[in-house]
Amino acid sequence: MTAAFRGPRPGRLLSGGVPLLLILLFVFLSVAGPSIWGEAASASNVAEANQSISAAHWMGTDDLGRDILARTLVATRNSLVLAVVATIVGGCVGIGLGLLSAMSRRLGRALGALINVLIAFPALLLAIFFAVLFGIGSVGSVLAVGASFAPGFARITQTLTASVVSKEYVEASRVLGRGPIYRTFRHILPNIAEPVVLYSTIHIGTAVLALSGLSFLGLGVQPPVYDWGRLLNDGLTRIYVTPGVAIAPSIAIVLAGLTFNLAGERLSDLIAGRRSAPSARRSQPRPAEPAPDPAGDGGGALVDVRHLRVTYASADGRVTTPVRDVSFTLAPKERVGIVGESGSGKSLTAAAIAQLIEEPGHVEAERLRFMDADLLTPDDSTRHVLGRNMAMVFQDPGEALNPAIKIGTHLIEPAVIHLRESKPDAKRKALDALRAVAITDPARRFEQHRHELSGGMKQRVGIAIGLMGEARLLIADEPTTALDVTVQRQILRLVDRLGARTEAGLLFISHDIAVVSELCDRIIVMYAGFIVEEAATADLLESPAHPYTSVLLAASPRMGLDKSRPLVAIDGRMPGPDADLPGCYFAARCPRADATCLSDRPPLRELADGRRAACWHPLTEPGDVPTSEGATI
Ligand SMILES: Nc1ncnc2c1ncn2[C@@H]1O[C@H](COP(=O)(O)OP(=O)(O)OP(=O)(O)O)[C@@H](O)[C@H]1O
Repeated sequence: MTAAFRGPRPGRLLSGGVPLLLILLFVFLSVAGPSIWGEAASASNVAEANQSISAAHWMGTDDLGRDILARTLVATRNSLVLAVVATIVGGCVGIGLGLLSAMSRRLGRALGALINVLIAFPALLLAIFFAVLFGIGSVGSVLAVGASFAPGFARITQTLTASVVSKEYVEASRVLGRGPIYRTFRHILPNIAEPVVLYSTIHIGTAVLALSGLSFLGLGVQPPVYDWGRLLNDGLTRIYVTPGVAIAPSIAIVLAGLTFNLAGERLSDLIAGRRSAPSARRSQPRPAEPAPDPAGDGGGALVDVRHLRVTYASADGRVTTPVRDVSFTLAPKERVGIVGESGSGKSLTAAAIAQLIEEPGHVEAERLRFMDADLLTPDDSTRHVLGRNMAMVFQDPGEALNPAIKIGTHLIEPAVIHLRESKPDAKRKALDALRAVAITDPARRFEQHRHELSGGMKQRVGIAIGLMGEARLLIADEPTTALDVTVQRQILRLVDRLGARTEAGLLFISHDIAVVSELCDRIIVMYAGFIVEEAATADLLESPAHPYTSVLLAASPRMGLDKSRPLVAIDGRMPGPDADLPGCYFAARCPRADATCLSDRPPLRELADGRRAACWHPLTEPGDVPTSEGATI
């Protein structure tokens, strides 16, 4: 078999190698051009004035006999330096505006409107307007082109920032007590840098064109200084006599514009190619012993939630209430699971405890406490308590890790910030934590970034981060949902094992009652923003009191279930967060419902065996459940 020789494909060469070579050439000309051709460019020789193209003067001479080619080469420095500075000016102003408009609710709308208006104007028109405003000359034209670029930079920054600020690692940083400036430089800028740099590269080419245009119109660089636009301006009147005076700077302008555009695109391709790498997900754990505190005063509870309500107001004034009434406590070291179908308010309940509900969300409660911190009147010390004592494992571990930050930095941050540990100590602890979550070669992983880890690995890292502080509570929100079954089991076992050796409580959220029952001492069942039942795990599994719990269990495949019976499908839909019903929200789907259920809301009340259920007709024994075939509870 013979190996065929494969040279570089023309398309690839044009998009990759050629722009790179041309950029190197432009850099060389900018640096060395004035030294090499400076004399020929400035030496007047009236005897050779206005010569056409010749062997001695490849592009002819101007009206003072100066060599046009030499002047074009020398003008490279002015043309490119001014273009780069104008791009930097536009970038700085635009990025600043974009960040402000994406991060500040107050300014956001006004700035957004201003950006929209400015972006509607052609950039060159804006540049001419600003050139008149800032004054004619190099400085004025650079500021003018920078100002005309700012709206574009602002728009791209605004869009990119909006997608980053909602990431879990940014939220986590906020909870850690980090201010907006830290979050901007630590989390936002590094993550929007790549597209912004690409955008800037392409804009250097556009800036060359815009600045040349201004100089050509007489608004830019003024004699004796010259750039390509100025040369074009000088030579245009003699273009038919000595065409080189216009051709040479025109070629330079077009070449520079094309070069930076192609270079930007090639850079973009390279980055896109690099991104097609591994990625993945998952979570975090720990816990230890139970001690429910049903409806008491919450004394000694790690988490104490009373009549929690989360609302969202939409722009048109409509208010939805995804969490309607939630009350529970979680004792130190206790493992509590929250289950319920999608949209029942599980995650928002946890988010309210973690102080992660952002405007337009609104949290109300009679009591909302974590340890000794009152979460209804949060201040810096509250944030410190949360940052030090609460760890969260998110649904998607990838989302919780900042792609621009090394795994090691994520790990040591809680220990350095909240426990005031030295970096070497924190690193030692981090390597131990990575070992504890069964990550091989922890020293290497410590130096890697999130895209270098698999999904299960990322979730293990998430768990390891939880081990780094002195967390008293771990909130795990659907930590295994996105993992394949094998990895799910590993992560759950890890949560269980680590829970056994730590002192923290666990709030484990899942739609899967089977998963929750494996880990938790107590289970809370949520429906349409309410807690409908709360009981010790064994009690709940053996004899659910609320018809919804019974249906949920019957709908969940798990060990010990009678395989001869079909899994139950729950007819109907859960009322949405905009529903406003007087009675039980499950009544429409409940075969036991009567007129009272439809008209009066059942309170969450204590039943004989210490459990709580919100039902007018709780089940006394685990009878039949409603099925689509018509069976009844
Ligand atoms: N930012 C928001 N703005 C408005 N409504 C929201 C917002 N976040 C969530 N909701 C509403 O709250 C409901 C409950 O959300 P939540 O995430 O707590 O549900 P969940 O029980 O955790 O469901 P899932 O298992 O699908 O995550 C959602 O169905 C949605 O209608």
